[in-house]
Amino acid sequence: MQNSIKLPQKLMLLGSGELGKEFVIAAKRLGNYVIAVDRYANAPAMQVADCAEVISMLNGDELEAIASKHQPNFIIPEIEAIRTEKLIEFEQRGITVIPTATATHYTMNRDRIRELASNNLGIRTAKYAYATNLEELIAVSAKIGFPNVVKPVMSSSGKGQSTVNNPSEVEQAWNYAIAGSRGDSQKVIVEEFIDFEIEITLLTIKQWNAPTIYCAPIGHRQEKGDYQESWQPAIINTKLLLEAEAIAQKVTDELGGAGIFGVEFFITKDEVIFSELSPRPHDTGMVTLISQNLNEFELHLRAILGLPIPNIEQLGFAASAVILASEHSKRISFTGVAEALADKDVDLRLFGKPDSRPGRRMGVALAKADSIELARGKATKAASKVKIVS
Ligand SMILES: Nc1ncnc2c1ncn2[C@@H]1O[C@H](COP(=O)(O)OP(=O)(O)OP(=O)(O)O)[C@@H](O)[C@H]1O
Ligand SMILES: NCC(=O)N[C@@H]1O[C@H](COP(=O)([O-])[O-])[C@@H](O)[C@H]1O
Ligand SMILES: [Mg+2]
Repeated sequence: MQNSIKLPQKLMLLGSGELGKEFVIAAKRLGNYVIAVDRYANAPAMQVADCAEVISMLNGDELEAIASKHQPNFIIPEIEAIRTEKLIEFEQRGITVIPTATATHYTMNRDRIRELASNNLGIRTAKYAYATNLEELIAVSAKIGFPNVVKPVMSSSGKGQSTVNNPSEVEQAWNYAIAGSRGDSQKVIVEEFIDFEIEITLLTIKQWNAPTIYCAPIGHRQEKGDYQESWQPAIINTKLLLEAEAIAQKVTDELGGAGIFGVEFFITKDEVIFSELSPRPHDTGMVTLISQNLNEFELHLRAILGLPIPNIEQLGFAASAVILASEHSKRISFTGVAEALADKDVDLRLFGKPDSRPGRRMGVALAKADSIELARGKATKAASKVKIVS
């Protein structure tokens, strides 16, 4: 990567949800040209990009067609489910894939990144095993013990994930995982249930020509495997934080390239347990839209383009809380926005998703306050004021 890049660059974003939308806003602020791609029309990032393409990103030929048409300098994955073999080909042809084509291949499925961290790098993770049919799952669950957590190897935002308390629940977990699996995979991972004190995302910025840097840790609370609220800074013991940073550096060095990574850890009383990582901005990192001088999307962009990041300033206690849909609808409007914004130091992002389904994330409330508790309370209150109506 050259030291002084010329702008604008042509960026192709594969996945155009809420995270992509904020990334495009950051990219457009510096005048770049962005092609936003997703499986459906009018996705959030498409609404702010220069142009859009609707394709199946798991289909290599469709990826080839849009890459040939637009000739991007950078391909920037925003979701996991992409035909990563094709990205390797693009990289060989001189397009920069972020963070690298191999990294997207490793993180597309939970098993590859888990093997890399646990087997190749010797990093502490939850005990785990895999199964490709119900009989295998019954057998390996007994070895891992109960409670445990069953997840499709290919899914995100908790889709297909369940906690299994005893052997009688294994079959239901298998069916749920297969139904929630993305792509054509029939493989699940079963993990020892970790009774953590707090879980964190450590936003880790890997740069082309400068050392790896970190944001203050982000604490979060999840329900059914999906994020509900996040806050920054998360208060954890300095020794454990340094350990988490060292693990994040080790894994991201192994993956290579440049960009932001959301590295997820479970923190127990005296241990740091690596969970997984996103080679891109993280949903829990949306709190940085209010909590930092440079948010995670601006940091991703700067790292990708090799632009300097002289300082990351944490602006004090801040939180985010999600706004979820409860119904299927194709006509989305929001009420309660004025009420939500009436509080000081509160902001909202309404993503502009064209339709809803139960549990789909449609927006997020952001807040700053004098303590984490107050910031969490404020963000949650603001989120609860916003109602999705058809
Ligand atoms: N082994 C475990 N022990 C305890 N809790 C777990 C375990 N695995 C997952 N969880 C809980 O479920 C959440 C989601 O799990 P995970 O991050 O693996 O799923 P995901 O679908 O990749 O989510 P995302 O895409 O939002 O990061 C975790 O943040 C944690 O709260
Ligand atoms: N945990 C990963 C994550 O938060 N990804 C974000 O959600 C979008 C998909 O949302 P959708 O399922 O509502 O289309 C993705 O495009 C990305 O922005
Ligand atoms: Mg996760």
